[in-house]
Parts: sequence; C-alpha cells; structure tokens
Amino acid sequence: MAQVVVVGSCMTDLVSCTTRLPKPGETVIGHKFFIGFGGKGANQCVQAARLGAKTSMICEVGKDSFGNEYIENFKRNEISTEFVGQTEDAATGAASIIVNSEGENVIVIVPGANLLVDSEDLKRAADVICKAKVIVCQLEITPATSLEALKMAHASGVKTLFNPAPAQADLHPQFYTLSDIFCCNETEAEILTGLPVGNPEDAGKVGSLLLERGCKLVIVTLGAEGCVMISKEDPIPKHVAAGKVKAMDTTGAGDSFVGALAFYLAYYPNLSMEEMIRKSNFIASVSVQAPGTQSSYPYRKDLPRDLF
Ligand SMILES: Nc1ncnc2c1ncn2[C@@H]1O[C@H](COP(=O)(O)OP(=O)(O)OP(=O)(O)O)[C@@H](O)[C@H]1O
Ligand SMILES: [K+]
Repeated sequence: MAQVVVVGSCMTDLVSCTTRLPKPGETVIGHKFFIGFGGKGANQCVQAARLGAKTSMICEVGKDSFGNEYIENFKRNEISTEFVGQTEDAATGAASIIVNSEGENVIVIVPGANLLVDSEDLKRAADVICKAKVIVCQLEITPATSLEALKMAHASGVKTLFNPAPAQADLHPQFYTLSDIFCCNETEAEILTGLPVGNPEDAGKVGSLLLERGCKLVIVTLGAEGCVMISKEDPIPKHVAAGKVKAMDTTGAGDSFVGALAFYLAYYPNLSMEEMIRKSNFIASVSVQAPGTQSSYPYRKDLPRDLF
C-alpha cells in the first residue's frame, strides 16, 4: 500500500535551445532539443519514490505517445500507476520551452489532461488516499479537485502536505484549514499575502500571517537560504539554513524539497520538523548541483546514510 500519495500534474517538457528567441512570425534554427519529464505533482512523487517511499500517483495523461512515455517514466521510478488515467479527451500536459544562450526563456504550458483530474478519479482512488500516511497536492490541476483530495485525506487522519504552486492570489480559504503543512516559496508567499519576502525575517512574518488563516505549520522555502518554519505549536519563526553548495541549475528544487519532506513525514514521523526540514534541504541542495528537473533528483543509494 502506498504511504505517500500525490494528486497532481504531469507535463512533458519540450525544450529547444537557440542563440536567441524568435520574434513573432520568425523561424530560428536551434542547436539542441530534449524532452524532459516534469509537472509539479509528478516531480514531487518521483523525488519521494527515489528516497524509497512507496508512492502512488493520481493524475491524468492523454492517450498519446507522451502519455505512454510518462507512464513508463513512473514505472521506472517504481511509482504505482494504478490511478494514472489515460484520457481520449485531451493531450498529455506539455510545456514548450525555448531557451536562449543567456538562459532566458519563453514558455507555453498547455495543461491538457491535467485539468481533467476530477472527483471520479478521487473516488476510484479513495481507498489508497484514505490509507496513506501523507497526501501531497499542488495547484497545477483544477483547484477544486486538489481541495477535494485534501478533504478526503483530512477526514481520514492522513497528513496533508499542500504546495500552493503556481500561486493564486484568491486561494480558497479551506486550503489553509485543510493543510497540516503548507509549503510555499517566496514568490508564492508574496502573492498569497501581498507582503514582500526577501529574507528569513520577512518569511517569518508571512508565515505567521498564513498560520492565522488556519494551517497547522507553514514552511517558506528561500532558495540558497533554506527555509523558515512556523507552527501553531511553536509560533516563533525558525530559520533552517541550507548547506553551501555550488548551484548549477536550480530548476525543480522546490519540488525536490516537497517530495523529500513527504518521504520523511511518512517514514520518520518521530523526527522533529526541524530535522525533517534540514534533511529535505540537503536533498534539494543535491538537486541544484545537476541539470534538469527529475534528472537532477538523487536516489537513496547515492545519498549519505545518516539521512535515513
Ligand atoms: N542555491 C541553493 N543552494 C542550496 N540549496 C538550495 C539552493 N536553491 C534551492 N535550494 C534548496 O531547495 C529548496 C527549494 O528552493 P526554492 O525556494 O528556490 O524553491 P522554488 O523557488 O520552488 O524552486 P523552483 O521553482 O526552481 O523549483 C530550498 O529550500 C533549499 O533547500
Ligand atoms: K536541478
């Protein structure tokens, strides 16, 4: 039985590298193309699975070659695909990305099948959701579906880890009350509260504001600075610094962090939250030292033993 259940998105990243970005109507010749597996939900699930969590992904892909490839990707990562639906009604979510030599990009995301994850999918997976240790949700699928999944889990005493990404200024208030752990980055925290976040002190302030909205515990991630946590039990913000590393590509670090945290919540529930965050910081800091998203996520076998 899965201990970590993720209800969320998967996207195929289609990345073209060019010297400069094309203007409207223009064709430019690129020098490199690659396909990557992405989508916040899937990324988080892959990181948890690579640490050794028994995971199940609840999502929708299209009945197309990208959908087939994505299902194979889940299987290679030993993620249960029992509740990965394949629909005829939309294409697998895709992100077309063009990157120039300066690292600037233009991106078009077509959520496609992701927006078709619905109550029916949740009902089919009800047993797995309600028997999990931890459920993880984000906002790359229809928010109402994420909210319903959180409600189901919460009603069964399953720990809820919610990542409000991409951020929505008018987030439904129940997202706060249904979150045991509400984990956002600086940008998301700013959009949700209207307060700027540039350092751990600011993060503590937005954390306490988000706490007032009903979450049990708030984590604000701060890139190289690590995180700030604040909880109902201990309403004094605590900064948990990340180790110093040489970052080469921070893409996907936030999802690596959330996936790692889900693993620790499920498998090491007796660790203090500070210790879980410290370990998750370490894992996410490994991901920033390699290129790409899922391609940069470490496996348990390659990590120091004292993390487990
Ligand atoms: N330069 C870095 N050095 C060390 N750790 C880092 C660095 N950047 C990110 N991390 C780790 O990753 C976590 C998440 O990073 P961040 O706050 O940038 O998330 P994010 O903005 O959601 O990332 P992304 O959108 O790139 O996936 C941090 O809390 C930290 O643990
Ligand atoms: K990376």
